[in-house]
Amino acid sequence: MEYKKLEIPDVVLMTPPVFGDERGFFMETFRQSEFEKNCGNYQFVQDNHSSSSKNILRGLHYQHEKPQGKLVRVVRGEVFDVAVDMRKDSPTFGQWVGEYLSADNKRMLWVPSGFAHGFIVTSEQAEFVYKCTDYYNPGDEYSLMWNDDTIGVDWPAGVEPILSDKDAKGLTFEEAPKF
Ligand SMILES: Cc1cn([C@H]2C[C@H](O)[C@@H](COP(=O)(O)OP(=O)(O)O[C@H]3O[C@@H](C)C(=O)[C@@H](O)[C@H]3O)O2)c(=O)[nH]c1=O
Repeated sequence: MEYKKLEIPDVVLMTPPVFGDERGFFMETFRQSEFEKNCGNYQFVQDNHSSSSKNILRGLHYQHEKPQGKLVRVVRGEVFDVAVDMRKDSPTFGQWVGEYLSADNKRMLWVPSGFAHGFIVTSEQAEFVYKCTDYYNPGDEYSLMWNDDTIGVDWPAGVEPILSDKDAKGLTFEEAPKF
């Protein structure tokens, strides 16, 4: 697995070697010993899977009381995946990074706790799977507004995102609780 630190170095882009043969392909998607060396030692306690159609934007989400690190990837289609640093003491506080993740490129993104996370679907359909370092904690979820001016995420051009009611009422960066 190749591990590449992004401009926010705590966010790591992972590219697995893929072994193709006449049957299809094989790849490892998680190996604790390597992950630990490159990203840190965490215990994952919950796996999630969502499916969304084109232009659906889920985000930018985080839990505050029980923050979650997320190891995310796409098993069908393509998304543009975004992480926003919400950690007050971080040198990259208020900055964002984004990467295309797809079933074809098989890339994965490690988004540590203290980040707001979200994605927009750029293919007809996308299936998104991820491991989390803490459990879902209803009532502790926050949505940072996808198009907050202070953060200024450069989402793919010409797309009118489709949002949940909750995400349409997202908080501004100023309002959103920080870490
Ligand atoms: C996130 C989550 C939701 N749910 C339920 C609550 C609700 O009825 C339904 C849909 O929830 P949501 O609208 O919050 O789902 P979604 O918008 O997909 O939320 C996810 O978005 C991405 C971007 C993330 O980063 C995740 O951490 C998570 O916040 O699923 C769970 O039971 N467990 C969970 O872990």
